[in-house]
Amino acid sequence: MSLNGKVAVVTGASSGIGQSIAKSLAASGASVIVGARRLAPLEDLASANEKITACACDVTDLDSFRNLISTCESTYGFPDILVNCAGVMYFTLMKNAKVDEWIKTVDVNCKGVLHGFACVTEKFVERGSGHIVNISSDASRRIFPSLAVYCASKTFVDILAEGTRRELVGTGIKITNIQPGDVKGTELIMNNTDGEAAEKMGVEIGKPVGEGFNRNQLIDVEDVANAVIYAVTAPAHVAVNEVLIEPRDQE
Ligand SMILES: NC(=O)C1=CN([C@@H]2O[C@H](COP(=O)(O)OP(=O)(O)OC[C@H]3O[C@@H](n4cnc5c(N)ncnc54)[C@H](OP(=O)(O)O)[C@@H]3O)[C@@H](O)[C@H]2O)C=CC1
Ligand SMILES: CC(=O)[C@H](N)C(=O)O
Repeated sequence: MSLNGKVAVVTGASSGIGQSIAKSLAASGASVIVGARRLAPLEDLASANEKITACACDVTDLDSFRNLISTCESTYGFPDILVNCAGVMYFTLMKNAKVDEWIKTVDVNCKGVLHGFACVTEKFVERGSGHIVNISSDASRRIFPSLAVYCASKTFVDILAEGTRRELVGTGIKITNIQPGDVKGTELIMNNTDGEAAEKMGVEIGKPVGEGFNRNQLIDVEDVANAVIYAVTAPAHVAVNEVLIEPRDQE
């Protein structure tokens, strides 16, 4: 199914998975607004693709998220699809009390997603259609040491999505949680600071996911983008509520 005529907003599109999702949505025919704090990579993405427009956005700030949605509305129309992809992940040992990193995790991964729900749900209900896609993680389903706060944040997203989905049954709205395992080459762990936690997990700080990472196998950003396309192009009567997508050889 083509997404011609559809409008999408993707947060966290200045790198990694979000960038790939934005490209795939545009390649499938959607007009796409991409948001993140760093404007330069968003503008690079937009200048290489006529169906993509950049807009700076900090998802932890509700007014900034509202501005992202109103920029979308004035450029292409109110979104049909919102992809909440912005996220942070810090390996931290609880005993090392990296409170700033815990708070950032909650702010971006939980509050940021709530802001997304706040900006689109009422309009989606009025209109009788709309699709929210959250990039959660397999960390909501398998709990990793050194990642207690991150796992909790992604569990929050899963429960929020399922609770909202059930509340909205019959309104025409779809909510999908994509739960990726390790995805190669993204910037997710570049800014980690708890060397002890990273060492325990076999992760080298300052490297993209997959480099300096003792995992057997990883999936690609395009694999996650394909899962998003699968969910948003499903027939109207089909809801893809959850997609757990991991490397084949992950235990
Ligand atoms: N890589 C992996 O193995 C996996 C990743 N995920 C999830 O995928 C999502 C994307 O991560 P990934 O692509 O790997 O990592 P990246 O670090 O490459 O991407 C994270 C994105 O989030 C954006 N972001 C961070 N904070 C904010 C903020 N306050 N406001 C707006 N945007 C923000 C960043 O942009 P900027 O800094 O410009 O604001 C960036 O575009 C995350 O939610 C992550 O939890 C899930 C499972 C596995
Ligand atoms: C906990 C993980 O390593 C997971 N792949 C993620 O990055 O979310």
